[in-house]
Amino acid sequence: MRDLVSEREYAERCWAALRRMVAGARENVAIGEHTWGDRYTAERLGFYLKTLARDMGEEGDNPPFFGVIAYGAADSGAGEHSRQTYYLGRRHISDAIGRPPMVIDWRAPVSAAFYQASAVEPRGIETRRRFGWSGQTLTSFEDERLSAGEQADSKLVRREIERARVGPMRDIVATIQPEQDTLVRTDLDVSVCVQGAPGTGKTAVGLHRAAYLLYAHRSRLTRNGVLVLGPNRAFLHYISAVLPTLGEVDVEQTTIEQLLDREVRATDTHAAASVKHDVRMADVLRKAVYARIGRPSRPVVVSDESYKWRVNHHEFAQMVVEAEADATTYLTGRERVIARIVAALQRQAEARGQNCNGVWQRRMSRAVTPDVEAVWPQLKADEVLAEVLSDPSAAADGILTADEQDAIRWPRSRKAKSARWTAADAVLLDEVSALLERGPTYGHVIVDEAQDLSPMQCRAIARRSEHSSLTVLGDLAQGTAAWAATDWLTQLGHLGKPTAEIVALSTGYRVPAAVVELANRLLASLDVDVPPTTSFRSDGELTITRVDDLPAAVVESVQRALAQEGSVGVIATDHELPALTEALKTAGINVVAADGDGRVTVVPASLAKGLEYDHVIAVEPADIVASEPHGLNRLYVVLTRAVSRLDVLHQRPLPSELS
Ligand SMILES: Nc1ncnc2c1ncn2[C@@H]1O[C@H](COP(=O)(O)OP(=O)(O)OP(=O)(O)O)[C@@H](O)[C@H]1O
Repeated sequence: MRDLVSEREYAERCWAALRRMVAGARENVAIGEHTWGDRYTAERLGFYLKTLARDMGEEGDNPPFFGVIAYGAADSGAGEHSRQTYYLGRRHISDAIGRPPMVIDWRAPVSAAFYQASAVEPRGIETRRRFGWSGQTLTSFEDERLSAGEQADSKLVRREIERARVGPMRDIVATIQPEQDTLVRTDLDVSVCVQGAPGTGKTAVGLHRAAYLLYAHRSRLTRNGVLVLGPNRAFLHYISAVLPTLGEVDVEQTTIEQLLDREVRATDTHAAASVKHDVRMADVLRKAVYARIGRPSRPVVVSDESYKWRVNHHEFAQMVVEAEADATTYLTGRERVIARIVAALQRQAEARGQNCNGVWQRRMSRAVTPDVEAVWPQLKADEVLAEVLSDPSAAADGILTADEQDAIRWPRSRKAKSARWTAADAVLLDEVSALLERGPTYGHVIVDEAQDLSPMQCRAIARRSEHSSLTVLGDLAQGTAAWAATDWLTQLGHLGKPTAEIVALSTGYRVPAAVVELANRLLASLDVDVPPTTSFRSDGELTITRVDDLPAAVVESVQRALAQEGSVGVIATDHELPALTEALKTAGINVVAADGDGRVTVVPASLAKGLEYDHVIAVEPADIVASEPHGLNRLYVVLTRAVSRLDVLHQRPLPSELS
């Protein structure tokens, strides 16, 4: 293996090769469009080259490699890799076509050994080397002679995990842990559900899995797309840089609300929202849609020049009954009735020697449509829902109780055009739209904070991954929505993947041991069956202070935090936050909101999920608990946002569950 000086020289060579690759890709974009014969090929090639050049340009200044594995002799288990040495990095680097790569992509099959090999199971690897970088300078390396049974607790891995956090989330390719790697590399056809305690790397695993799947199944996934769903915009902002640094810029990252794409102009009462998000609404809506199909009372008669073709009303009724029984969606059923009537007319016309070409068939379709419309009318999703909410009884009797119907009933009947839809209505509209007509699906969907999805939201996701797989990430203990899941089997059923494998992660890489110990005290009161977190980290500080003046104490705490490295997050109830923000500003401290970039962030407890700060100041736990039905879960989320230090400031007594 090389010494440090030679490793640095190698790094320089890799950088130079990478620069040549980027320049080459850009040049190819410039010439590619002109050198290919037909326009289609030029367009496809141009698109491919542009994507490549753009992806490579996104690389930034990351080190070209983070590790190297050196294989031993073939009989040591190295097999075809015998005596080979592979450098691993964020992307494949080669200096000339046809030559072995200088750096192998971390997602390549051979790279799995870097993450998975151990002294107990060296997989043919003689030496695993990890590199330490400071910016672009290679500063050190660490070797483990795995085949000789040597494996140490890596200082470089520890340093990376314990580093102070500033700015958005970063990739973890250099330090992915074996249990995380197994999840990242799970095959595309397999759906998995990761129950992970706070900071166990669920989000990191999900994002790296997206990058891995795009590498391993590029053409299939480029066609259908990969979707990452997160809980809110602040969270999406926080994770937004990870996939681009891994060279993946085309993954759609959004929230379920944005995905449903409806303008929300009203708010539901708690009671109404609970009913609207209940899975029984799927039955109510199905009934409302299919109740629109009537029974024919007249035959279909079509004049065609000197002839009249007819389908008698019994045949017509039979066609409707059969189409209704087999219909995958309401509108395909309607199309099928039209097609069957036209086929029956065609048989009659052909018996008379008529030529029934495409033009004739289209003319007949148009002619029979009014008869079909009278029995099986065209529907629009918003019209169906407006009718249900104006008067739920017709569709909901026998499914919802009278009180539940009252909870969702509009105070007065309205037409769709004048409706002011709520967030829950957006989910119902999506359900109705899907009953009418199938929408597009994705090649793979990754759902973060999945414990908070309502059954109806789960169904919206299930529809978009009907023919593909899901990665479901969440923590039942962090469930704060009114409908938060309390077991994964039921939630996976709603998501359409009841047999997905459930894997637990319990080693936390964010929260230090002292803070984990505090947060774990709440677990017993959260009424969910999850294993407690153990922290990978031995460092960290926790202070719990009773104060008289909360804003003043917060200012003082932030000032102390600013004397150290890393980001600072002040987390309080939505209600308390404005006064605290004002106090911080008056003290001359620059603060930003949860989706901004700055050193001190003020975060409403309701938006803290998924985020992390080096130093967290959690304000008045008793208020956080009291401010919502799942207040204890919310407090659990708030306490577990701290990477290095947590200050708990309180004026009122601490919640008893915490002491
Ligand atoms: N293998 C790893 N190497 C380095 N850092 C890691 C590793 N795994 C996780 N981390 C870091 O730990 C922190 C927590 O990870 P992440 O946010 O993915 O956890 P999570 O399980 O989604 O947490 P939560 O449920 O609290 O949102 C992040 O800063 C992440 O980069």
